[in-house]
Amino acid sequence: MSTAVTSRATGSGVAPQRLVLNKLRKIYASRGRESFEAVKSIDLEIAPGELIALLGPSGCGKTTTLRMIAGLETVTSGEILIGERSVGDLPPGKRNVGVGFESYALYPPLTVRENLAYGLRARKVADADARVDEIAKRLDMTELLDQRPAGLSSGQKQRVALARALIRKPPVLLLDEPLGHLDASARQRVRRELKLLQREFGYTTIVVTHDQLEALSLADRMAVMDAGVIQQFGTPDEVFDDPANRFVAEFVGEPAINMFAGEVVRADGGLAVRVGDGVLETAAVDARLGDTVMVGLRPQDTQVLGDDATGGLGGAVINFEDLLEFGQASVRVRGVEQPLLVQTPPEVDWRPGDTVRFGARPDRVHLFDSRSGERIR
Ligand SMILES: Nc1ncnc2c1ncn2[C@@H]1O[C@H](COP(=O)(O)OP(=O)(O)OP(=O)(O)O)[C@@H](O)[C@H]1O
Repeated sequence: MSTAVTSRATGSGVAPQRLVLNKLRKIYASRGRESFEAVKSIDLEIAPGELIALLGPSGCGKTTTLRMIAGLETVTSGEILIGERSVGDLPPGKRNVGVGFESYALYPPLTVRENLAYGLRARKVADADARVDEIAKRLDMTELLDQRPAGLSSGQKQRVALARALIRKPPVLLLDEPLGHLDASARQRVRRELKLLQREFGYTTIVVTHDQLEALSLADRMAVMDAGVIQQFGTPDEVFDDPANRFVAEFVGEPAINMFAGEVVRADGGLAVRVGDGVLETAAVDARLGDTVMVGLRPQDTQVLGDDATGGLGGAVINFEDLLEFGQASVRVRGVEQPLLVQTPPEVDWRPGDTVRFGARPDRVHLFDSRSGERIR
């Protein structure tokens, strides 16, 4: 897979640094309980100034990975490099990493302004006050500066935590669900500002999130994680259009990809899958004739076919929603247990009970091994 990501030079801040994880592993050994491998030897290379999203279901090891990079959790084995320097043996304060974690408490006796300025003053930064004012303005929180943490809502606390991470202009920035507590409109605004600040200052950034939209809108590349393993690392388009395995195909994408069984058969130009009495051509070449495979077809990739078409899948419409820019239909297809979701162009107006046909471009018909879930290319 080609992932050309160029490093970004910035005029106004830190020198961007690459961040490399080499076979990073974490086993939690709890007394009286079996040990648990939360992170299973992951490799990741993040370009200087790049923003990546670490995306995955709850418990997959995202937070553990961030905490190891920050030095808040011990590493069982493996290596963490910032620039050329291995930082695994350095205490958190010496790693030059900014963290915005929910659990990272603010100092209760200090005002928000004092909380933000604290680290800067300790490092004798001359323009600490000006920096506080600037970041507060950018994150739309000037009115919070004179308050104390106890009086803040969870969304406000989150903004302060984000500001505190950003204000130091660290070469590496780690953010764990940084926008989780914000309401919808604040979330959009802060997300936009976060991205602008990140571009401006060139922090090499990892944002942990379980929100796909957040990952898609923020990230240069996404690392999709499950069960302690990075399942795929690529641009949002690569991950969406070319999923490495069934987990990634099903985890990424809204609405979810259609997944159903089909039999590999020969088609005019190559291979196809037979599903009931329908046939979908595929660009995959490594499937064995006669095998049953799982077929992944995104609703967005379906193409409506005319009544006289021979290929494709046929079925009966169960439900149709007109969403203005496109329509969305649930279609009962012969040979498939669950209804399939089909996205239709705006001019299509289907009714429940209509008999319809649809297909897809062969390169959009993804095949997966029915046992391992690995992609068949
Ligand atoms: N201190 C610990 N001792 C034992 N197991 C732990 C410890 N911390 C985390 N785990 C386990 O390690 C796994 C990974 O946890 P982690 O918090 O890294 O996941 P996550 O992907 O960040 O999930 P979430 O989105 O819910 O925060 C989970 O199964 C969790 O129960």
